[in-house]
Amino acid sequence: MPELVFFSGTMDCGKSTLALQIEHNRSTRGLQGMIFTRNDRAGEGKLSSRLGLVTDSVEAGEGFDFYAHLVAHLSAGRRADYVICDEAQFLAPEQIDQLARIVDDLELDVFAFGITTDFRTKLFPGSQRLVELADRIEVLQVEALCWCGARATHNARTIGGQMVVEGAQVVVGDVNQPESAVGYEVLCRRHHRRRLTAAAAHAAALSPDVLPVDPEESSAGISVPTAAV
Ligand SMILES: Nc1ncnc2c1ncn2[C@@H]1O[C@H](COP(=O)(O)OP(=O)(O)O)[C@@H](O)[C@H]1O
Ligand SMILES: Cc1cn([C@H]2C[C@H](O)[C@@H](COP(=O)(O)O)O2)c(=O)[nH]c1=O
Repeated sequence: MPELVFFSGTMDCGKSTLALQIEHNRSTRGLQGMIFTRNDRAGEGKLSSRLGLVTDSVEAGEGFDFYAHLVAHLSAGRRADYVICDEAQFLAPEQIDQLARIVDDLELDVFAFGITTDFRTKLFPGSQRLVELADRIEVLQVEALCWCGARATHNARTIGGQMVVEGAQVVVGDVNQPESAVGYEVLCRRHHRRRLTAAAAHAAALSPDVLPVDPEESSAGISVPTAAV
């Protein structure tokens, strides 16, 4: 049975890498995939991974109709055996419905990849609809880590190095970019709630009025005042 599968996780947990691996494994067996993305960091019409791999894709912008695109493609006598869609969090709910229709009516597997929640811990509308409709939700196995060593479950946005909790939901950007105006960092819930990024934790640890250190936190190699965590 064809399936709509939602591969979800934080930023930087290997979603795009997995999308490219699925594409590679299937195409080497002679299958033909249709690859979509929206707002990939590498630019329009690209699906890229931080491991350096990149492939061409169809840019699925606002108003793009996935189902109509597939029907037109197949009606023209061209082939599509499965569908991959990266950065699916950016899609509108009706576009996720179109992906589900591709599974049900065209009987193709659809593999969608995306982050579940935004920098405010709120669901992206596209991810919400995927949670509602997917046959399967897969959380990626290579866990991204918070600076404290715990599993990272949330995405933080920084502006000028400071964590923010207000602003536009969509701002394309990357992790590990301390110099850029807008950056992202993955954190555990505890440190997301306390707005404690790696830089803030280091600054607190170096502060002259440093408080006693929490032994649990310092086991991760970073000294953090107990009052701050
Ligand atoms: N230099 C590197 N060496 C090994 N692995 C790396 C390197 N850079 C990035 N990665 C891996 O790539 C992952 C990010 O992959 P990517 O597919 O771009 O993530 P996502 O699409 O989930 O944001 C990182 O979590 C890490 O495991
Ligand atoms: C948390 C969050 C992220 N984004 C953007 C930043 C990146 O361009 C993508 C995520 O890409 P990745 O391949 O999963 O790293 O989403 C955003 O626009 N708003 C947010 O709140």
